[in-house]
Amino acid sequence: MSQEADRLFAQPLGQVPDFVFNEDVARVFPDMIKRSVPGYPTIVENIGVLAGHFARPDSVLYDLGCSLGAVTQALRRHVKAERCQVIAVDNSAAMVARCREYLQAQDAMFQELLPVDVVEADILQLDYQPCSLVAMNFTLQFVATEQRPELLARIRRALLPGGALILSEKLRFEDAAEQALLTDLHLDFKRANGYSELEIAQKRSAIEHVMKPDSLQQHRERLLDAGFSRVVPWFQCLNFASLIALP
Ligand SMILES: C[S@@+](CC[C@H](N)C(=O)[O-])C[C@H]1O[C@@H](n2cnc3c(N)ncnc32)[C@H](O)[C@@H]1O
Ligand SMILES: O=C(O)C(=O)C[C@]1(C(=O)O)C=C[C@@H](O)C=C1
Repeated sequence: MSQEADRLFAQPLGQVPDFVFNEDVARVFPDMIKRSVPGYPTIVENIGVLAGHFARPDSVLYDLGCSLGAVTQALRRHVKAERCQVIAVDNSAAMVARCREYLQAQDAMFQELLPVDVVEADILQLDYQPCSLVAMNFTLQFVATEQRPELLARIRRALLPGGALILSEKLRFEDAAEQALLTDLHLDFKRANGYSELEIAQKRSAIEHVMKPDSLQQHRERLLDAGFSRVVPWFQCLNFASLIALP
């Protein structure tokens, strides 16, 4: 599959439209997310490793907001529990179509991978099956804030004992100086990855109405309110973090 460079915000756009996960984004997504999210490759690979710990035999593993299925591929590489099935869900038709192609390519390269079902659906409308692992890798931040508690409560109710939710998000910081420093350092990360000032500014306008990061404290409180018993941060690089939430 072609690995196209992200040039989506390289030319002046005038009025920058809100960010959507459409065909243009899907085409450049592997390049975009690697150059935008510090630690992304490490997070994805290690979600597979963590899943190997939490996955229970005869259960479902969910990849919610799967995009092109990077996490699903890691789950399939690392989980050895018997008779598990991955359900990868995204509501972007463009992402789902390409995700299926990527997973077929993985099937052609490796034997005995976990079976996977790629579903085009809204994760807010899903009928959750009993599951031992739910991965939400940079997805919750795109769900409307007021819908986050109910979604997490539904996931919590579906999780089997011994399972886990792995939640990765861009963080906001309640301390203004910490927020300013980590925002600056994230911009440096983007510059170091070849993004111009124009690309950085236009991408920022595009995502500001559609992506609403919370603080670690907000995540922790909301997860505990949703019925999770413990929240364990396992990764942070600048303003991007990943948490393990235990049922
Ligand atoms: C930043 S991307 C996720 C990246 C992906 N998990 C990975 O690790 O490569 C966010 C994804 O969530 C999807 N998404 C956002 N809201 C959704 C919803 N309500 N239901 C299903 N998918 C959703 C978007 O279409 C997009 O593909
Ligand atoms: O915070 C930013 O500037 C980002 O580009 C982050 C982010 C994300 O966290 O999902 C936003 C949209 C794209 O999907 C890729 C990266």
